[in-house]
Amino acid sequence: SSKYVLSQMHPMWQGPLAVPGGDRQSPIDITVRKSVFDSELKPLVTNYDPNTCQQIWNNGYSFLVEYDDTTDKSTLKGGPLKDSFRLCQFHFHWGECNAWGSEHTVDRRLYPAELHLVHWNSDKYSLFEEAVMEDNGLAVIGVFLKVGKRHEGLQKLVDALPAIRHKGSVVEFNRFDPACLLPINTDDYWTYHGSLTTPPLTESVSWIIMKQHIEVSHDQLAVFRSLLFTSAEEEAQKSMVNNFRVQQALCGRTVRSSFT
Ligand SMILES: Nc1nnc(SCC(=O)Nc2ccc(S(N)(=O)=O)cc2)s1
Ligand SMILES: [Zn+2]
Repeated sequence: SSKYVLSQMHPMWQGPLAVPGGDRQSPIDITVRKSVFDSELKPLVTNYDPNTCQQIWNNGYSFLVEYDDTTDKSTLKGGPLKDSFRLCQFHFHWGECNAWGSEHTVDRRLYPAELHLVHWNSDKYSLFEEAVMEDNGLAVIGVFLKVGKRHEGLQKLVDALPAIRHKGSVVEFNRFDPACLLPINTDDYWTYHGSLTTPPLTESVSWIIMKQHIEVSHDQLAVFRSLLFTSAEEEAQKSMVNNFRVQQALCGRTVRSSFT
């Protein structure tokens, strides 16, 4: 249960909380009893090539692990998707404490963090930059993180974070298989049409939110919180925490589920 109700105006967002006139913004609260089972929804098919992993960097919002998306080597198909999507990056959102941090919520329940695996429609577009402006351009898989046992696969990533403490720092990072961050069961998910949750907030995302969470240790999350929003040159160093957007209005959208 979420003991905390976060204020609508969140310090992190200087800009408008929603795109003016935007009626398919993200994140949202998923009200389980209002989601609609759709038997046409297929299992997700991910084919990730660990060798396409290139670098890990601090972009001042989160830390991103970027993949070479110039060929169809790391792809996402199936689920609610008609086309083949190419993995370009993954990143996380988290809180200053374990009580909150996720962007999406399930029946108002907040998780301490949320993983986003970002893909773009390589059947229809030739670059992420094109796809990010189009209706069915992007597909993002969301996975909730809970605090529990240490996640062995995540540790390689956690060990690289001290090297990218400041905004703008980049280090080479390769042979990381993002499939290790997916829950055991990827057949059960919710899906809806929404937007990017950070600027440019474009309404081009097919969201696929996993029902099953993954577990990471308290210490692993603490290393996320050791990152900084600020660059090495800036005077006041600000801890990179609470880098999530508040929930947006559903505006009549239906959230479908792949399970009953
Ligand atoms: N012309 C453009 N190039 N790049 C961009 S935005 C780069 C990018 O990856 N943005 C991004 C922002 C938010 C999300 S999220 N949190 O998954 O909705 C995913 C991706 S717009
Ligand atoms: Zn995100």
